Amino acid sequence: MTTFIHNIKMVNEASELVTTSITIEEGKITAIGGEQPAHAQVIDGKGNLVAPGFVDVHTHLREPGFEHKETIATGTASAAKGGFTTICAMPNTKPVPDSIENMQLINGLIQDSAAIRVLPYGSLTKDISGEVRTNMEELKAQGAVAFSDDGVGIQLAATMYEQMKEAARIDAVVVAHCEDNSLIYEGVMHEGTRNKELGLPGIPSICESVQIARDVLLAEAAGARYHVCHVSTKESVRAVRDAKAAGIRVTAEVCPHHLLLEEMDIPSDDANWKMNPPLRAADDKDSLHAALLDGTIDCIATDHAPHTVEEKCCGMVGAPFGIVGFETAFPLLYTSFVETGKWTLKQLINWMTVKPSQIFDLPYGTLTVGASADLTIIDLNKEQTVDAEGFVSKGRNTPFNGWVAKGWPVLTMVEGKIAFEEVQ
Ligand SMILES: NC(=O)N[C@@H](CC(=O)O)C(=O)O
Ligand SMILES: [Zn+2]
Repeated sequence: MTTFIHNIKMVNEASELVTTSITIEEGKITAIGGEQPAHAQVIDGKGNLVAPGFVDVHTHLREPGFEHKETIATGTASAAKGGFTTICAMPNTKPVPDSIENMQLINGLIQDSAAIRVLPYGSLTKDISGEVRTNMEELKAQGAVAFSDDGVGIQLAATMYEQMKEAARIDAVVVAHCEDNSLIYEGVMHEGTRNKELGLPGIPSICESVQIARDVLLAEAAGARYHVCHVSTKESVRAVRDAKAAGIRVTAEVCPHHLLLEEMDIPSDDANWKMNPPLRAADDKDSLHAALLDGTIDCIATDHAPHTVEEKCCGMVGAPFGIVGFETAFPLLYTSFVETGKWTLKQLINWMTVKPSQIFDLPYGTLTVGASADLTIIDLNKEQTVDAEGFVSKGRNTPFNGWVAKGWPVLTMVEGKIAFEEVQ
């Protein structure tokens, strides 16, 4: 089958919008700017933006094990609605993808119900308990995109070092949630000003940064490729920046909420504002912006982390960490930072497509002839209020409810097949 999308605008290197067309055959882009082929299914892009489908390297789909929070079907439908076409699923499921059997089980579930491309992580340790190392070579052979114990930090340097050496040998990326358990102090939000006003226990910045500092030195010694999850503090940024300057193979991601919000924005003891790492201070947020712009931070990842309304009902203490992210990521970032002239549209798109793809050697995230037809069409003029009740995700846990934003995806395609289309 041939599909022809016309009357759409692509962003060029100078971040200008250029009207063009895209021809798709057998799931691949076969022409950009060509004539309409005979017998094509024709899609009118209505003058909207077309971008490569977004790539999210940090997501939680909850299935298997926590289907009351999200399933692969609802999570990927939510991602498609947000313009994502490839997502990497973190291993904090039940069971954990820590064996050939568990990896196969998860691959089967993905095959059965995913609306978009899902690339599962393998875990670094058995049951992400930080104790027994997994056989990463075996898991890689089963399709593990990279390795992480996301949700918890690897407490022992020796465990991390051994897995980094092995990752270097098999050319895999080690992806780290950095959190030193001896420095958490049962905190629920940033240890700063707002937690004291609300009378809530704080999580100090060093809890994250000291483990990043440790890990970049381990990565150097091991010769490993090392990617840092959800960087949130200025000290973490400095550790990554210094490591890059020293030639260490480190990359890093930042989440939309850490770019958009800070501790003082937290209105009350409301668990929809509880995530790990927490919203930090204003100068931390500023350093994350500077780090994205100077390349210290490589990409944006949502850390989509759905939980139930019941789990998030009753204040921060006792509630699980995490907020949903797929359906609001692009519009919020576009409205807050592109419309205001802080970033170019090209920068934002690159941080959500080609940059994350490069870190994991994924052949996605570009609109070029020969590439998989993974794309999203976005109405940059459409203005809409974020309404958690209307999310496709099972999760309602967002601090952005009621925000007004522009730039909503209206159609998402994976390998030339429509995965999401806005009903008119
Ligand atoms: N980010 C979160 O606050 N929560 C994530 C775990 C994680 O990404 O660390 C989750 O799985 O709920
Ligand atoms: Zn994490």
